[in-house]
Amino acid sequence: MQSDSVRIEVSSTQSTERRLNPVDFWETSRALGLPAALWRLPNQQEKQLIVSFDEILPQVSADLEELPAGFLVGPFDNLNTDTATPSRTLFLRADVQARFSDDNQSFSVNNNGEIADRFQKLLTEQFDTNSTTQLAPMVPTALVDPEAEKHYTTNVAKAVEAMQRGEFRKVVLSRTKRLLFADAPNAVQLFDKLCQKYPTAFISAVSIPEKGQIWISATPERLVSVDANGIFRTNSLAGTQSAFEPDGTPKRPPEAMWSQKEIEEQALVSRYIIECFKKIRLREYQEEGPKTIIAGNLMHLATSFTVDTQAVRYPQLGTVMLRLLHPTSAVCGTPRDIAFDFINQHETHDRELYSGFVGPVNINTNNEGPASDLFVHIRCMKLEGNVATLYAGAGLTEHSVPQLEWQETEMKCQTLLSVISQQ
Ligand SMILES: C=C(O[C@@H]1C=C(C(=O)O)C=C[C@H]1O)C(=O)O
Repeated sequence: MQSDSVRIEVSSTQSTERRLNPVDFWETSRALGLPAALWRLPNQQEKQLIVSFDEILPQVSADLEELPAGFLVGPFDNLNTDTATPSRTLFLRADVQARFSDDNQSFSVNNNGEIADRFQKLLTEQFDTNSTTQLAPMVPTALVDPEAEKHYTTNVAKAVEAMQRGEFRKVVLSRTKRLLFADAPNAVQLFDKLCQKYPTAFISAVSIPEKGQIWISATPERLVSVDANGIFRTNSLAGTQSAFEPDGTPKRPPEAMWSQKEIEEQALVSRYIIECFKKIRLREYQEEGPKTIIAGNLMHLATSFTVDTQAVRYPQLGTVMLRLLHPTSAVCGTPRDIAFDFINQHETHDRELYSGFVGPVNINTNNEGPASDLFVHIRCMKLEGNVATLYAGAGLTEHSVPQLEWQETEMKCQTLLSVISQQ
């Protein structure tokens, strides 16, 4: 596919100063009803974007070795236990690819034909007409559900009782928060603000026209990465506290205090990962942590796991681990299937893409070779026209206090809310 790729050249009749930016590509794809993904990897400055020419996205099995360059979006409810049933992971093929950094930009169309021509024509028009749009600040109103807190804390109490009876050890219960905007908010503007505010997070905006949805996230949690040198990485993340003292001063991560409940909760996620390695008899992994990490307004406990897939001669490790890991104990629970059933029975909202996974696959950055970076889709929201739905969950054990877990979900919502309401 790469061999057919054509560089996009846009010559403007209006402006010689302006350069193509993510908004031009985003708006062009939206005008044509084409799916698009915009993302920025943790600790990087470069923003990347792809547009798929599939108006209806294919559902693929998340096979990192087989897929061409693109972007994967997997729902939470995506248990791939039966190989006869197609997996429900959506795939955006990189028909148009663009990268933007301060000193460098590159764009290509990796496909030809009528859609490619229409895309280029509309992109040029967009470039000419929409040069300096200043966007008004977005101030939404909360669509308050007066029953939400009671419903959530009641379910937490039920989960605690079930865990005290020994039915399972951990479950992650989530809730939603809805906001109403006067106009559909600008996704790229929000994405840019999140990039600025959370340099260590994976930031993404994914437009799925067939669902009428845009999903935006700033997630701290890596699910599966395989870099150009074949280094596999995953992460166990759990335990949550504010990154600030009550007087507003930032806490220092090495001095963070964690309760027994939080240490145990995170250890369960690490154990879950190690059990997955055991299932495939892989012993040569490096484990580092747990350490306290900062994720925007919050702190978590994190352990990182790395494997050199070349040294262990396991090139398909990323795909195999993705299937085994998702959904991890950080978003579902332990034992997984019992926690999954508890979630389905007690949560009244459909999680859809929340607590699924998102990220680029087989993207060749700087000619280093293809790399894949999938993240757990948390700290996210769904935009449907003027309405935003935020999602947040908390990991529960038998020691959980319902009111504190509710407060934890409120803090998690703040990661996006603080940016949305920024003037
Ligand atoms: C489930 C979420 O976050 C996960 C749950 C955590 C916890 O229970 O402490 C911490 C980090 C994430 O692994 C979420 O943000 O919605």
